[in-house]
Amino acid sequence: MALVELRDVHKTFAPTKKGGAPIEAIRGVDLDVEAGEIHAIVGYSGAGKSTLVRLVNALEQPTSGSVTVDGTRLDQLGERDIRRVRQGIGMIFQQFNLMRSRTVWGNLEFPLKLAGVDQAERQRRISELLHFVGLADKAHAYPEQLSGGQKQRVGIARALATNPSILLADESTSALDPDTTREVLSLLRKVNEDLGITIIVITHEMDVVRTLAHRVSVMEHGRVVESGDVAEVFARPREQVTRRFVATLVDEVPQGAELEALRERFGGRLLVVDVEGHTSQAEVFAALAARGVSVEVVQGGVNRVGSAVFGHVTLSVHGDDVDAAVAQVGRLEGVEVLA
Ligand SMILES: Nc1ncnc2c1ncn2[C@@H]1O[C@H](COP(=O)(O)OP(=O)(O)OP(=O)(O)O)[C@@H](O)[C@H]1O
Repeated sequence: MALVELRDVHKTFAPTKKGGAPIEAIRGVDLDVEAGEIHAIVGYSGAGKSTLVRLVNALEQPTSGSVTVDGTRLDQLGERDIRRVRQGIGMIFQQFNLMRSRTVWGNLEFPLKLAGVDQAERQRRISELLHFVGLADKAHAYPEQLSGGQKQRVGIARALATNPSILLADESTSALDPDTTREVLSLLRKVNEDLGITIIVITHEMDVVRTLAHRVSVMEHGRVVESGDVAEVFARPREQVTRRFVATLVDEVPQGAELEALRERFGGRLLVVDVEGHTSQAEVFAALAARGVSVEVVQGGVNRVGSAVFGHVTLSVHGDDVDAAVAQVGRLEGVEVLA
């Protein structure tokens, strides 16, 4: 059984306006998050990502369906048991949600006091957490004296205070610049690898998915429309919404006006070659070279997820034998003739 398991989950909110329609935020979601993985949930605003995460830590109860975390059905628990389950789930937020009137130490001490941890153990645990997130010298600083990246590291330390087995990260890097984002992502990877904590990360940034996650689920209109290994989903997105997200990393195959513009600018014949396709690129280029045609890369891009490479490049091909060359390589798998 997966660590987090959702089965046919629906969540409908009462209308926000008098006489308005009920809001179906989640419409029949099945989701498995395995122990030890980093699972990204991607979707546009309003897709239902935050509601999904609030169901996982029992801040919301499903209208129907089951939510199981570590073998416990959350939708059947009483208030006291829910509090116990929540202690096993850490959460970090886009706006950090630190207490401004308390020092870093005080922010970390708060959840430990709530959990009834005695003072000596609190001291030990807070020092350990500060070292883990690289903020041992900031124990007595107040949040406003910290940079965004440091605040998020405090947020992560606080989420880890009670030794959770799951960390939920809701747009945890959206308020950060690219360098700080990299720093926070590398800390999250350390949380996963060194502590074995399962991480569910909500994001709309595909670069976060690419560099951090093992698996990804894409949400649209309250449903999970596509789910799988990050490399798989990036290389062969099935749904339109997934293609749009992946296209934020690698240009989409040109079509319509963009294709026309390429034709006008470069002339010749246009081919698109799938970089991770079954045909090796070498075979395509060798065949084109053997026909004596000239080849120019005019659009596209290549990206990497772990050891997998994905993307595509558009080639403009010129020369006397161009039609025969294009006909020959156009038959190869992973090659599409555009013009
Ligand atoms: N407590 C609530 N009461 C009524 N409607 C709600 C409530 N919470 C969420 N919704 C609605 O449910 C839908 C899904 O919202 P949700 O916040 O889960 O989406 P999201 O994908 O996280 O979006 P964002 O990226 O903007 O946070 C939206 O239409 C939202 O307005």
